[in-house]
Amino acid sequence: MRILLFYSTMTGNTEDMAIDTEEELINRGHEVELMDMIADGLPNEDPLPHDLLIMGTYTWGEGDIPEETEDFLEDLFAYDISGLSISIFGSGDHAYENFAGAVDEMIEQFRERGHKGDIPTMKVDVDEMDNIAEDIKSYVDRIEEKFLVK
Ligand SMILES: Cc1cc2nc3c(=O)[nH]c(=O)nc-3n(C[C@H](O)[C@H](O)[C@H](O)COP(=O)(O)O)c2cc1C
Repeated sequence: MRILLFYSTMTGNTEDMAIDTEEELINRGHEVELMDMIADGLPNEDPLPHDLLIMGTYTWGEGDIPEETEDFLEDLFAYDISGLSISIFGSGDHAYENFAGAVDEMIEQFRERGHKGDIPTMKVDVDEMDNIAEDIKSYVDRIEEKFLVK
C-alpha cells in the first residue's frame, strides 16, 4: 500500500511511535511517506490517491487535540474525506483523566464529516514507551487486516 503517515509531537513520544510504525510497514513491503504535521504540513496535492492515511497525535489540555493537529485536520477537511482509509494512533498518560483523548476527539471529527468506515487505533502510555514493539506489530496487523487487498 502507498501510505502517508503524519504525526505531531512535543517531547518525541508520538514521533517514536510513528518511526517504529513506519519501519514495521516498510518491513512488510509497504511504501511509506513519514511527515511531521508542523514541519511538512499536508501536501498541496489531494491526499486521496494514497491507499491509507495514518495520523499520530499526542494529547493536550484535558483530553484535547493539540493545536498543530487541529490545524492539520482543518487543511485535510478541505477535501472530501468520507471515503478515505484512515487510522489514528496516539501517545498519552494515564495520570490524566482522559487517556489519549485526542484520538477519540479526532475520530469524532471524522464521523462528523461523514466518515463511516472502521478506524483502527493504537494508544500507548508514556510509561510503556520503551516497550512498544508488540503494540506496533499488532497495530500494523490490524491495519493490514482492515485495508490490505489480498
Ligand atoms: C499540559 C499537558 C496536558 C496533557 N493532557 C493529557 C491528557 O488529557 N490525556 C493524556 O492521555 N495525556 C495528556 N498529556 C500527556 C501527553 O499526551 C504525553 O506526555 C504524550 O506522550 C506526549 O507526546 P509527545 O512526546 O509526542 O509530545 C498531557 C501533557 C501535558 C504537558
